[in-house]
Amino acid sequence: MAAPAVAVDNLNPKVLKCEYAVRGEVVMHAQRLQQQLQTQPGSLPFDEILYCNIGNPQSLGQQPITFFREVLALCDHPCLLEREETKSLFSADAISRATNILASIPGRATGAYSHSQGIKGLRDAIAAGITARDGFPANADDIFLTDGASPGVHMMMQLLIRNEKDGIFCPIPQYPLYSASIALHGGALVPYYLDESTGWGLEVSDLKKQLEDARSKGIDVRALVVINPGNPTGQVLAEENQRDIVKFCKNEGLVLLADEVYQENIYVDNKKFNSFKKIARSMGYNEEDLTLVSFQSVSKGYYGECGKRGGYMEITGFSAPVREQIYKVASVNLCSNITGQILASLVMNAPKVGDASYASYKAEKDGILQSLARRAKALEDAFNNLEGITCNKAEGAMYLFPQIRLPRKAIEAAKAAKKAPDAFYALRLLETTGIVVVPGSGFGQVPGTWHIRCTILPQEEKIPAIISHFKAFHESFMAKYRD
Ligand SMILES: Cc1ncc(COP(=O)(O)O)c(CN[C@@H]2CONC2=O)c1O
Repeated sequence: MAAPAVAVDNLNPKVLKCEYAVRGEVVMHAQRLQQQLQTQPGSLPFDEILYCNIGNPQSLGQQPITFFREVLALCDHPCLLEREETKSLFSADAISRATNILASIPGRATGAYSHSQGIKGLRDAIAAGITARDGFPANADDIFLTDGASPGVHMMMQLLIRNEKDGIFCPIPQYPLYSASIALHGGALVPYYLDESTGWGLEVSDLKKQLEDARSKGIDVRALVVINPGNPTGQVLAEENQRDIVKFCKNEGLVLLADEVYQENIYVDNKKFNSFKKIARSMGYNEEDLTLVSFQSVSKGYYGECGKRGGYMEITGFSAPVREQIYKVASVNLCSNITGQILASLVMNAPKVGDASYASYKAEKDGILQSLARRAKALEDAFNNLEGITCNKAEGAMYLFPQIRLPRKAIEAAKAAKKAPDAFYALRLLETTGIVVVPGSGFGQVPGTWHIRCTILPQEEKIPAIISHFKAFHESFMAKYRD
């Protein structure tokens, strides 16, 4: 038989270079074990796989927000609005919101392609939501609705990266969408290290050093990525840190790519979310001072609607000809899905005091966020009580990123198994307990340190069992490899 026309060695090398650990080797091994549990029950030392690798709340039992789903259902089947019984099944404000949304869609047709930036009426609602959040005006024409934040990130990498000499400043540890997208677009990742000893803060002096180092190697650094609240690190940046970053990007002529998908996930009282748009404007920096792209998603927060694929990027500070190029790239994909667009407008314009659904909406939202905060604290305390593990507080987002000081013998065993030490640890954890975490090497870390990323998402009643199984595994692992 002739050699297959397509083989790994004749694929685009940028694809081969790309990695995405959130669904990498540990998760693929977990899926094989899950298969084994189905075909051979009782053949493993646990009876279920606990996926703590991915920020996918509804896959672990979190319930969607009633008001949001009522509006989506009515928008997807508009004839319901003509039925008398609908008034007894849906809240009055969901009925009026769906009616208004449909009126903003040409022909009330949610099955039609929309404008390539998204339905204007929905972008108006999102701009109003951003304005109300920040206290500074937002413009519907600056908003591009996307199928989740991911496609928006890819679009900006596609726009900015011309060749391997174009660099993108990324935090280390980072969410590997960024390293994967930079690899896919053939650019250079320029790292800036978050400081674990100061709760994952960043020093602008380090940014400056890294920038000069990159430039000395002929790298043209185009943009700086900041993830706030952080994934996998969970920190919420202090306002002063944010001001330093804005000033740095302005002075160095860098596009600021602000990933703010966890803006509703804040668990500590001494921090609050400030968008980079608000920080920049409050410093008196406007469109001519700073080029800023802000990303939002319906996948996180208290709504966790990952599968609906909704989100947006707000682009400011680009010239008109550049905006035309961004629009052109967006138009190649025609438009993002309408359900995600509607959901993005609901997330940015949720029920307000006085609305018929406000009380039930608020109760659902607070219930979810307070439970996430409790789970974060329980897991953080558990990790910090284990030998050789330290774990910074999850101030926000959905993850804990504990550092594990592995004994030399464990590192040698990992080497013999041709695995990174933290991947070796994560695989042994999986095979012993069924718990799936992502090795820190998938996010980047200071060389010589080892971490795992664990979500705070398993339902609250499962957390004590996860903690006890993790503890038992860790103690046996450390006993086995203790120097
Ligand atoms: C910081 C950050 N940005 C963007 C995204 C992309 O989200 P959407 O495309 O769904 O809007 C994620 C998803 N979080 C991944 C997915 O689950 N676990 C993670 O670490 C993320 O954590």
